[in-house]
Amino acid sequence: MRGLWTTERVKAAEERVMARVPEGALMRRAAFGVATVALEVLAGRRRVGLLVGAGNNGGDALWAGYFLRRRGVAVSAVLLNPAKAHAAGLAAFRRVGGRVVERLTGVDLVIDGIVGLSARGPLRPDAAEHVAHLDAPVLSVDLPSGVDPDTGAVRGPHVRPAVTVTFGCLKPVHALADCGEVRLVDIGLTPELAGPDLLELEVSDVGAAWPVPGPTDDKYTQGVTGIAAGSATYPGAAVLATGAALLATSGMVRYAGAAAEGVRARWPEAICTGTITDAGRVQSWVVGPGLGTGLGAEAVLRSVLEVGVPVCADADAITMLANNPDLWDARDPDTPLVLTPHDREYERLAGEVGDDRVAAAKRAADKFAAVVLLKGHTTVIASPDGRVLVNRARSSWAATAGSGDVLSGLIGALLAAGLDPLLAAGCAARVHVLAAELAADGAPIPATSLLAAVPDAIRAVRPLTA
Ligand SMILES: NC(=O)C1=CN([C@@H]2O[C@H](COP(=O)(O)OP(=O)(O)OC[C@H]3O[C@@H](n4cnc5c(N)ncnc54)[C@H](O)[C@@H]3O)[C@@H](O)[C@H]2O)[C@@H](O)CC1
Ligand SMILES: Nc1ncnc2c1ncn2[C@@H]1O[C@H](COP(=O)(O)OP(=O)(O)O)[C@@H](O)[C@H]1O
Ligand SMILES: [K+]
Repeated sequence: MRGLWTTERVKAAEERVMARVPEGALMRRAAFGVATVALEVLAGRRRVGLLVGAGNNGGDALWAGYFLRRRGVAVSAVLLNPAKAHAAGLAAFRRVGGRVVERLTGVDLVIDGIVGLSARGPLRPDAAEHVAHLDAPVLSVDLPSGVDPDTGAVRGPHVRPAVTVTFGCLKPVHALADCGEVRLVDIGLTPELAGPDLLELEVSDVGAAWPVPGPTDDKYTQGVTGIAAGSATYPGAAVLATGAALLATSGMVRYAGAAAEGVRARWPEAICTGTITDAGRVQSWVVGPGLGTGLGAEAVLRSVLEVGVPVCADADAITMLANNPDLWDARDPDTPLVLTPHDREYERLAGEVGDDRVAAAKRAADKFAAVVLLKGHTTVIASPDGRVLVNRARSSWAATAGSGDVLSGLIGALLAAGLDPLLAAGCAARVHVLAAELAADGAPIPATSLLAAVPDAIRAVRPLTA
C-alpha cells in the first residue's frame, strides 16, 4: 500500500526536519532530485526553462537550474514575481550563468516551480499566460501548479506535467489528480511522519487479498453472494451484477428477484428465485441495481438489511435510503454496509459532493457508519473507522451504462468471501478499472465487455506463482 499525507502534516514534518539540518539543506536536496530527474527526461538535450513563482517551490526550481547549469545545461528562467523570487536560489542560479528572461522559448523541458504546497486555486493570469504558450514537456516541482495539493481539484488554468518530482512523501494530489509520472525524492522526512491520511492499493495488495479456493474449500465455504437487483423493466442490471459476482470468486451466487428468467438464461450456474425469502442463505447481499424505487423494491431493501449479513447497497437502494430514512432502522448497525454512490446519488444522500471528494466520502462514512465508495474517474472509499482508499483510473472507459452494476457484483462477492469491507471495495474498484482498460484497449466498450474482462483483470493482479 502507498501512503499519502496532507499538506498540513507534511509542513509540520518538514519544520521538524529543518530544525535539525543546516539552513537551505532540505531545499538543495529536493532541487538536486529535480535536476537528476530533469537530466533523465532530457536524455542528452540541453535547454531547460524555469517558471519561477514567489515561494519555496520557485526556490527549488532555481536551485535545480543551478545544478543543471553545473552539468552544462543551458537554463533560462522566467521570474513571475521578481521581487519575491527566492533570494539564495536566484543568486546561486545567476552565479553559474543562469539567464533571467521575459518568456521561455526554444527549450526542451520546462520546470514548473510556480507554486507548491501552499498554493490554493488555479494559476493566476500571468502564470497561466506563460503555461498556455509552452511547447515543451513539463516537469512539475512537487505538484502541478494550479491543482489543489490536498483535494486534487482543478478549477481553472493549471499545469499538465509529463513528470512530477515530489519530496519526502506523496501528497493527496498525487493520487487524486493527473501528475504524469510521479517520482519521489527522499529528503529525510520519513522518521517525522506518522500514519498516512490516505492509502492507495498496489496491484500486489489486490492480488494478495483476492480470494481463491483452497484444497479444503467447497462451493459453500467461500461465501455465497446474494444479488437482489433488476426488475421486469431493468433485467440487465441483474444479469451484470450476477455475472460479476460469479466471475469474481468461485463458490456460489444466488439471485432473487423479478429478472430471474433473464439471469438464468445468461448464467445457468446462478441459483435463481423470485424472492429473497426463497433464496436460501448467503454471506452477503448486493441490493439496488435496476431494482426500482417502488414499494416492492423498498420491501426487498428492508428484508436484505434485516438479514444481518454484509450488504453492498447501490443505485436504487441508495435513492430509497435517501428518500425514506426509516429504512435505516432495518439495519443492524454492526453489520458492514458498503454504499456505492455516484455524485448525484451522493447528493441525494448527503448533500453536495463539492471540490473535496475525500472529505465528502469521509462525511458520509461517518454519518451512515458505512463504507462509502464515491464513484468517478478517481474513486474515493472511506471507512467509518477513518481509513480512506483512493483509486484513480488511468482511462475513462468505465464511464459506460451498467459498469456500476458490475462493480457492485464484485464488491458483493468479496464481502461474501469475508474481506474487510474497505478492502473489498478497494480491491473491487481496482479490478474494475483494470477490466475496463483491458476490455477497451483503445476503443469504447459496453459494460458486458468490461464484465467479460474481469477474469483477465484478476489474473493480472494475482501473483504468478499462485
Ligand atoms: N518547507 C521545506 O522545507 C521545503 C519546501 N520545499 C518546497 O517548498 C514548497 C512550498 O513552498 P511555500 O510554502 O513557499 O509555497 P509555494 O511555493 O507553494 O508558494 C506560495 C506563493 O505562491 C503564491 N501563490 C499561491 N497561490 C497561487 C496561485 N494560484 N497562482 C500563483 N501564485 C500563487 C503565494 O502568494 C505565495 O507567495 C513545496 O511545494 C516544495 O516545492 C522543498 O524545497 C523541500 C523543503
Ligand atoms: N470518467 C470516468 N473515468 C473512469 N471511470 C469512471 C468515470 N466515470 C465513471 N466511472 C466508473 O464507472 C462506473 C459507473 O457506475 P454508475 O455511475 O453506477 O453506472 P451505472 O449505473 O450505469 O452502472 C463506476 O465504477 C465509476 O467509478
Ligand atoms: K509546481
